[in-house]
Amino acid sequence: MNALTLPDIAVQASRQALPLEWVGMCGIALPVLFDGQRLVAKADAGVSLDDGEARGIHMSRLYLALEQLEQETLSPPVLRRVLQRFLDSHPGISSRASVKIHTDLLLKRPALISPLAGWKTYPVTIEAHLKNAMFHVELKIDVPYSSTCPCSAALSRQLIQQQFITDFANTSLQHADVLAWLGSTKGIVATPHSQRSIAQLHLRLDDFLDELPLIAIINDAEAALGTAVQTAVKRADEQAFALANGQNLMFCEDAARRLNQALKRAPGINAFHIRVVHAESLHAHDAVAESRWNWEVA
Ligand SMILES: Nc1nc2c(ncn2[C@@H]2O[C@H](COP(=O)(O)OP(=O)(O)OP(=O)(O)O)[C@@H](O)[C@H]2O)c(=O)[nH]1
Repeated sequence: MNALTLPDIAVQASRQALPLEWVGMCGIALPVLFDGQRLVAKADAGVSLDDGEARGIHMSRLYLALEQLEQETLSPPVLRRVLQRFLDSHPGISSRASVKIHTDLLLKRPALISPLAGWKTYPVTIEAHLKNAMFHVELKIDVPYSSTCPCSAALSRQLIQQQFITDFANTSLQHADVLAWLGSTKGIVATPHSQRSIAQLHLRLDDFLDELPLIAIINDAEAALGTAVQTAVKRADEQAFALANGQNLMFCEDAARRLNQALKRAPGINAFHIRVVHAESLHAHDAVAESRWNWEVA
């Protein structure tokens, strides 16, 4: 039997000489390691095709370079090594490399009062770029929280005052009567509307970080908002959550400003673009605010 050489189309000259900004693969299944856990991820990996004469890149070389992410905890130095391997395996035809990893970070969160805890997922994208010797990492993190409308709270308080006037007109106030009234449904004749909301954080990290500060950023964002959605909940936790909402009444503008201040203080962040989305229960549409810091608008 004749030994046949396998045809290699990628090394042929392109009929139409044209460099390409990005060529690669999207949606590669990849188990990654982070925070001692194995996470199910999808990766997009690619390089620029600077040599317009070259027919194609070598996809298998990028694919195989990703194997490193199976074995080592996700970190900027590991991502940099992977990208360097992308470029080293495409000598003379590629000068830029990128990888995006989409996963759900799974964190165990304690209840507000009871000794319970439960799991919460945070959708995360880790994106790394290498161009010449310039390397940077960006993170996208979705943080869910609760927001209670401050305007609705004020309007509700007014209705409660009106109810109080109606119920106690021309009567001498007795402490016990007022206390009983406050504990009845009349004492909360109107309630403000709240909504499940989402903070979409897009952050550019400082160069030369050794670790991905994902958990610290989530903790900072949740502390700034004060109303993180809960996991395991007993009545004591629900009451504490009601108090947290009442003490942190928020328009979407308030949420964006709180996050802006918190993330500017957080170490390791070079620039950010925040978008908060309040899935209004008053409206059938969302209330949205955005804030940027050091962020170049394309
Ligand atoms: N460049 C490119 N390759 C593709 C595409 N779709 C599928 N492939 C296949 O990806 C496979 C891997 O490509 P290479 O990495 O060049 O494979 P190879 O030539 O065996 O590997 P090397 O010897 O390292 O070059 C090939 O069989 C290609 O046909 C595409 O759209 N572009």
